[in-house]
Amino acid sequence: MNSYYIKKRFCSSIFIQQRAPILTSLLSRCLGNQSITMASEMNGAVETRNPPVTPWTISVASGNTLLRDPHHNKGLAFTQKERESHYLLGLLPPVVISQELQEKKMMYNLRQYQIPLQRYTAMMDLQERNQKLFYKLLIDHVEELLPVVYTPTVGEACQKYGSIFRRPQGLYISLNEKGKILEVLKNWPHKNIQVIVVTDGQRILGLGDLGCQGMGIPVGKLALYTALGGIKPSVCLPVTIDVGTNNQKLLDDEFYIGLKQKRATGDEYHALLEEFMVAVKQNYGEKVLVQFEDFANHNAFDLLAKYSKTHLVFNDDIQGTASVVLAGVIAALKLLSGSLSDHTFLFLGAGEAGTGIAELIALELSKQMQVTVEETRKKIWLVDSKGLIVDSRKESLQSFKLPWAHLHEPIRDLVDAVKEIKPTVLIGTSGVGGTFTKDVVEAMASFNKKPVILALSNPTSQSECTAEEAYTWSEGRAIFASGSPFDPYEYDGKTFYPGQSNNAYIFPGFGLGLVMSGAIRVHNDMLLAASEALAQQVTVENFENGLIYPPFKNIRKISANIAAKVAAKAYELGLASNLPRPENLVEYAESCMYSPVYPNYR
Ligand SMILES: NC(=O)C1=CN([C@@H]2O[C@H](COP(=O)(O)OP(=O)(O)OC[C@H]3O[C@@H](n4cnc5c(N)ncnc54)[C@H](OP(=O)(O)O)[C@@H]3O)[C@@H](O)[C@H]2O)C=CC1
Ligand SMILES: CC(=O)C(=O)O
Ligand SMILES: [Mg+2]
Repeated sequence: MNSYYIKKRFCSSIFIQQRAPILTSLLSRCLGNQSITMASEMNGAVETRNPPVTPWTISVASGNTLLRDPHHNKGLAFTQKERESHYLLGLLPPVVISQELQEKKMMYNLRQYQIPLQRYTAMMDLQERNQKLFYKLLIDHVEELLPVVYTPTVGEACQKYGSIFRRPQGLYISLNEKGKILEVLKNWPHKNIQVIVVTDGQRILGLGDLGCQGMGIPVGKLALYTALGGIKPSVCLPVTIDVGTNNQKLLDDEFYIGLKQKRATGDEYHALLEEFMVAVKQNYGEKVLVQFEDFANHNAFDLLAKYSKTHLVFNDDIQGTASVVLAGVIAALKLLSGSLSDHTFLFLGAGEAGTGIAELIALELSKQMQVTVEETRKKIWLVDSKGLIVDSRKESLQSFKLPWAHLHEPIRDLVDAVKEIKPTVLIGTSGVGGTFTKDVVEAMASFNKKPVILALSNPTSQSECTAEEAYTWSEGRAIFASGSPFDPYEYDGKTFYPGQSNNAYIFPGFGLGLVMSGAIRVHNDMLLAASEALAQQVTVENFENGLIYPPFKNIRKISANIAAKVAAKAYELGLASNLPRPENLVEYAESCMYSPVYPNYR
């Protein structure tokens, strides 16, 4: 490579982020293998084994490197001028096509796959190859592609992550990195991180402990942060903390990608998490948002309580889910008579999602009724794996269940609890499929004109009941929504449209609101504001179709509205640091959103 060539190439090409100085990189590139061969030859023998070589990094994307860089690659959409300026001539076939045609072709190809996991891997390959096209597809076809990159398919992807693993998509921090986490964070190519989604893989959807293979969840959630909430992909960081797994099947699997040991617990676990949280703040500052995702509940509640005092943290399973369900219930009031305080709630599942939702409903009720939360909790009942949570079980209950231990005789089965408590709203957060049986749904329909039935567990296999079951067993009277999507269902000549009650409605807009206002802490009032914003987006037409959530196809507008309400609350509470406050927060949110349209390269 002569100096004229190097100079010309640098002057006309696209600068990408770099760590190593340009000259070092170039020297490594120029000397690399060559110098090692010469050194070996000087010693009298040509090296026959593979000698060590220096991995070199480049500082400018052009030519083949540009085609391999997912952030800048446009594939066949590079114009002739760009091909000439950026050393692409001959590296692409002659045709130049638009991003729209690329999108059409990619959708056509995706639709040829009959197996959901094939669509998932095709989408992940696209994300690795051409990031802008990936997001353009996801934004323009959100209803079709959400089930591919998110629940339910992401669940299967995590189960098979070891087999389908191609290239790392996030940071893996295992017990091996103890004492070096700050160093590990510095290995990530992007420096200005604003949103981290982190899991330890112990409760992946309703599929249990998937260890290191839980990485599919932070990757999927952050893809939604960008597509649904407009957060720039380069400021998003997926992280998996690997402390081992108790899943014997994975430990025995030769393709498993994580540490092959039982989970670390207690001090060892908490020390690693503490090191991570300290390093995150040290490396990215006070305002980086850390979203905890799919931790087992015994850790999730502790981590949230501990780090909400010192960091900008948000637990999606506890708080995001609570906000989305409250929004659905508020919206459902338009289809039912009365106000929130006229309703009685029964949950199957008293973990993160169940108690998180229960607590936010109780908070909203207490604000509306101007009574204490202790008082409003009385309208909310929870059943766990041992039956109804009642005061006689107090001795053996985990602390997050204690506020729900009401005075009542023990009841073992859900159906008996339904008949006794007579809830108007039944919410499934058990992670166990098929638990809303025919008897349960019929009991709900026997004393409710329009029973609200929310089967929130993911993925589809774990849903407490299907849309078809909810509609047929309630004779078409249920107001139904589920965590994973179901197709519309025709019953008795009428088409029913099941809604999707999933925290994906909330966290992208919620996160955008925090980031754009420079919020330093999350506050419950922000969750209530997000619920209100989401409920307000349900249109008359949606209600006519029995929906209590707006369609996902409008999600960017919905997210902008949620972001605006959350940011407004942050300013009101004195928790926002980006001053002065923009006047029109919806417009400001929209202006902050990432666009997947290709830029023109000079
Ligand atoms: N739609 C959405 O947006 C969201 C959906 N979810 C889904 O909710 C489910 C639960 O998540 P999460 O709350 O975090 O999990 P947790 O493990 O924290 O809680 C599960 C709860 O279900 C109870 N349970 C388990 N089996 C049964 C059973 N057979 N009968 C009655 N109760 C049972 C458990 O009882 P015990 O305490 O006695 O063990 C526990 O209280 C998952 O499938 C998850 O995917 C979660 C977050 C968001
Ligand atoms: C949706 C989600 O966060 C969950 O099922 O865990
Ligand atoms: Mg989750």
